[in-house]
Amino acid sequence: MTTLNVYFQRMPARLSRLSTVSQPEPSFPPSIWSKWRGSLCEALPYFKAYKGSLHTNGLVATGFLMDKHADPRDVFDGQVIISSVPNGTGTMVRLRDASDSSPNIKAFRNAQKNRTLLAVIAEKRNGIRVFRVRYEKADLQKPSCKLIYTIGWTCLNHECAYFLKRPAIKTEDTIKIEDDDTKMRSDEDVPEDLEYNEAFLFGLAPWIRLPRLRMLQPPGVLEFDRLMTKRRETNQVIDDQLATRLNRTCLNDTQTVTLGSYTARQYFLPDPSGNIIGSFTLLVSNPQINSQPFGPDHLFREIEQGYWIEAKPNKLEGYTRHFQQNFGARYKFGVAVQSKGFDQAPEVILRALHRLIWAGSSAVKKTTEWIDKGGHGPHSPPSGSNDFNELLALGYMEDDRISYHDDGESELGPTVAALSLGSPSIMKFRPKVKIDFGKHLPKNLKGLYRDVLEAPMKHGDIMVMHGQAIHKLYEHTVEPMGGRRFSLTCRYIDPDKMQSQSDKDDAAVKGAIPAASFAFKYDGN
Ligand SMILES: O=C(O)CCC(=O)C(=O)O
Ligand SMILES: [Fe+2]
Repeated sequence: MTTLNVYFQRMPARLSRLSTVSQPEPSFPPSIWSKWRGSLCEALPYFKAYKGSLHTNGLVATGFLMDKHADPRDVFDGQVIISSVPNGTGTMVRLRDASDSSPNIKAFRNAQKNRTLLAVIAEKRNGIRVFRVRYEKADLQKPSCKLIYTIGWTCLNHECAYFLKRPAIKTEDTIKIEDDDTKMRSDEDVPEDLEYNEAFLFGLAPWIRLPRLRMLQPPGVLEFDRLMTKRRETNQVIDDQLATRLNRTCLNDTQTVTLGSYTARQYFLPDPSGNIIGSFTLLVSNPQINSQPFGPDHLFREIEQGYWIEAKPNKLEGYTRHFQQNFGARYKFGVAVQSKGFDQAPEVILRALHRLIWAGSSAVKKTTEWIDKGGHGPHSPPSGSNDFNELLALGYMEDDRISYHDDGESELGPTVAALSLGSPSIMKFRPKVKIDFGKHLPKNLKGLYRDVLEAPMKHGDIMVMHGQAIHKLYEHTVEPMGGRRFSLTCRYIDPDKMQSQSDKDDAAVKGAIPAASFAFKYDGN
């Protein structure tokens, strides 16, 4: 079942714009199980069912979980899987007949009708065992069904005590996933002693996104992924779409500047009286920047191979889903995360950090100049330290996103800078519902303020938000437009505003930028 082909070998086709990124062989063998159901759900586009055992997409079943409540009559082997349509197995008690028109049954029927594939996941919790039985047409004329009781067989004579029951011997063979996928497929050669730990992916599913971002694809089922996950557009199409959406804003105050090799677009955000309270800067990258030594292509590849971003179980359900790793001072955003000191950060993180330090200070400088020049109406310039002592690495898989939120935690400095790698995405800003901008900003038909800004963020682009006040009045979202995306975000977390001395001490140690890393200093060129 486990093989070492990794998912990212297919990346050049998917992320055609990143085809300069060549994909090396994986350096260690991943395993095919996941410890938590949450991680599994995070990882599998066709099984994002956190609570139910059936995941559907547009009323078509795409993923099915056999959990610890497998029924004694369920069948689970390399060729055949039989179980009840959820819910209805295990401790659940059926109160009424299943209805032909229930959504779950429809979803299975639709999958069958459309000939779409169904991923089956088996879960072990507290000793669930999967047994295998084989059904064979019985000769009902013969009173005895003894012959059918050989290993792995069962009786179909409904008068027999063993009718549809597990055979008497070897009935509770547990399933062990061997490295040899073929074993699972041969009807006659179902391995003895199959045993699995926690949750594992069975049968049709070709790959699993592991908590450590490693992908698997047993041989011969590559098509599965293509069939399973509806790919949207190629990146080329996405880029064209983005081009037409570029600069969609109703903000009056904007400027285009050159920052190093980047062209940067700056947007100045007003408060309800028209005072400029901060800026959003998008540093637009280009193929030259992206393909430079240690540039975004390199960083993407390094992170893609990295095994240091952990999948977190679904703590922020409904708000965001992603893989993450915090470096430097600890950033507490909704969930308590652990942070690794910059002294333990891999080179790729330190390189990104120095690129973001440059981008942040350059964008802030231009903002300050613009504000100082005056003539743009009243303004209240942001204040506070523009240093960074934290970097949050996020990995978004296909369809993952981060919904509207603000970065307004009280201990944050005024500047947030993020490097986008991989799939394009769109970042949007909108006024918070409770803020009254009067007639300063346009509303939609429902009477709600519209997004004031839609900024396409492509591979290599860097965005800089400057000014704490913008997080009081506005919120932002980042929507994916295709494949996998990493975002590396730097912030300053002010130790003076931290609650405890131990937090302060921790931040001082972990947030210190190692002197040796200044070898990776970036100057925009
Ligand atoms: O994914 C991104 O680029 C930004 C994520 C974000 O808004 C955040 O981490 O607060
Ligand atoms: Fe944010």
